[in-house]
Formats: sequence, C-alpha cells, structure tokens
Amino acid sequence: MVIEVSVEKRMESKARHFRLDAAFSSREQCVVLFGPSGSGKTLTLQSIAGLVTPDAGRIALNGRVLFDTQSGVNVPSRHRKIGYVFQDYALFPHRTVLENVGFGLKNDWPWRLSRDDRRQVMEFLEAFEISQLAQSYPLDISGGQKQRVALARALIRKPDLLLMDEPFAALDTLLRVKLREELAKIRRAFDIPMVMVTHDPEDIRVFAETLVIYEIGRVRECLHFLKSDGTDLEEVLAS
Ligand SMILES: Nc1ncnc2c1ncn2[C@@H]1O[C@H](COP(=O)(O)OP(=O)(O)OP(=O)(O)O)[C@@H](O)[C@H]1O
Repeated sequence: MVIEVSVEKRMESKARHFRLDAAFSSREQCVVLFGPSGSGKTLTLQSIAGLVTPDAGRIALNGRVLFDTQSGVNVPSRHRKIGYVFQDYALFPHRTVLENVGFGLKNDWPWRLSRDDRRQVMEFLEAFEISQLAQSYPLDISGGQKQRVALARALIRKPDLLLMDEPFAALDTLLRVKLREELAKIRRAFDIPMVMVTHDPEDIRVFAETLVIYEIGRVRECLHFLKSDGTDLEEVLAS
C-alpha cells in the first residue's frame, strides 16, 4: 500500500485541550503507531477512517485522496473502504454474531440481511472458525471470539485497509500470543494492508514494517524496517 497521512486536530474539553499535528507516510503493508497514552494515535486512526474530521491535512490511500482540506475532499467513512477493529471491539450487544458480522456487509442503518447476505456471512464465519457462534450474543462469547467477530465484521466487505486499535490489549498473555499469530495469518491470507495502534513492543516485532513513534501530539520518528536503512528494531525498542 501507499499511505500518506497528515492531520491537524484540536480537541477541546472543559479543563484542557489537546493539539494533534502528525504526519507520516509508508509504502509498506504493516504500519504500527506506537507511543505514550494520550499522544494522538487513536485520533489519527479515527481520522484515517473518517470517524473524526481533522481541522486541516491530507489523507491518501493508494493514490486515492480520502481527505484534503485544500481541495475540500472528505470522503464519507462508509465510502472509504476501510475496516476498523475498535479497542473494545464495539460489537452490538443485542445482535447475534451473525448480525454483527452482517452489519459489516451493510455498514449502515437500517439494514436487513437477504438470504444471499446470510449465506455470505455464514461462509465468512466458517472461514474464521466461529460459525458455531452464529446465533450467540457478544455477552456469551469469550474475548478471543469477540475479537474474531470484530475482525470478520471489519473484513467482510474486503476493504483496502484494516485499522486496528490495540487489538490484543483486552486479552490475557497466552491468548495474545495465539491471536497475534492468527492475525498475522489472516492478514497474509487476505493480503490486506494494516495500520495498528499498540503499546506492546511484541506487536512491533511481529507486525511493524513501518514504525511511527508518537510523542504528545506529534510524530517523533517514522522508521521503515523493510528498507535497508540500517535501523535495528531491538535498538529502537531498547531506547
Ligand atoms: N472527544 C474528545 N474530546 C476531547 N479530547 C479528546 C477527545 N478524544 C480524544 N481526546 C484527547 O486527545 C488526546 C489524544 O487521544 P488519543 O485517544 O488519540 O490518544 P492515544 O495515543 O490513542 O492514547 P491511548 O494509547 O491511551 O489510547 C488525549 O489527550 C485525549 O484526552
């Protein structure tokens, strides 16, 4: 993929304000955003997805401009062809697994699943090995299963990009190792580029081809590991 991101956004709340002014670009398939809590990683992800509108900037994916204040482009979120897996998965609690994944197909309210839609969702659930959960509700399934449902929902429309916000943060260590491997496999099988937000250095080791290091409100460094620029990941992680 080729992704270019440059976003400025001022967030105001009663007692404080935050200013994001971040830019990076990558030609690699896996970009990891890493940095301290509250540094603006999620805001960047939400801007790419079109869930937050930057005050200024430009976002382009594979040459397609999604947002550009200069030319007035702001492609609506549902037309960006971007899948998003939220930090807490954001599954609809009163909808079954089948309906949650089906929402990814429709991506808008109100929606109804046709017989063909249902067949497509069931095939997808089988590919993700969660077809036995089709009629279960999010409250009745495990954290790892919830993540698979969220991932299936994000991928069912075959997006151009997958965004993942701290995908393993809510899981215990053993499950984290297993699901990290699974995600790497699924990502390769779908051949889908990804931008991931994480606090976990192990995610960087496994996924980062481009590493974007944030400090409060800005990008401190953007490192490209696939290019032979001599960057040593272990040195970066130790610093
Ligand atoms: N809707 C909002 N209103 C006001 N401030 C906000 C809003 N959303 C985010 N912020 C502020 O913007 C800053 C950046 O938030 P963001 O969620 O992007 O950080 P982050 O780097 O993803 O943090 P974490 O790693 O803890 O998830 C924070 O100070 C946060 O409080």
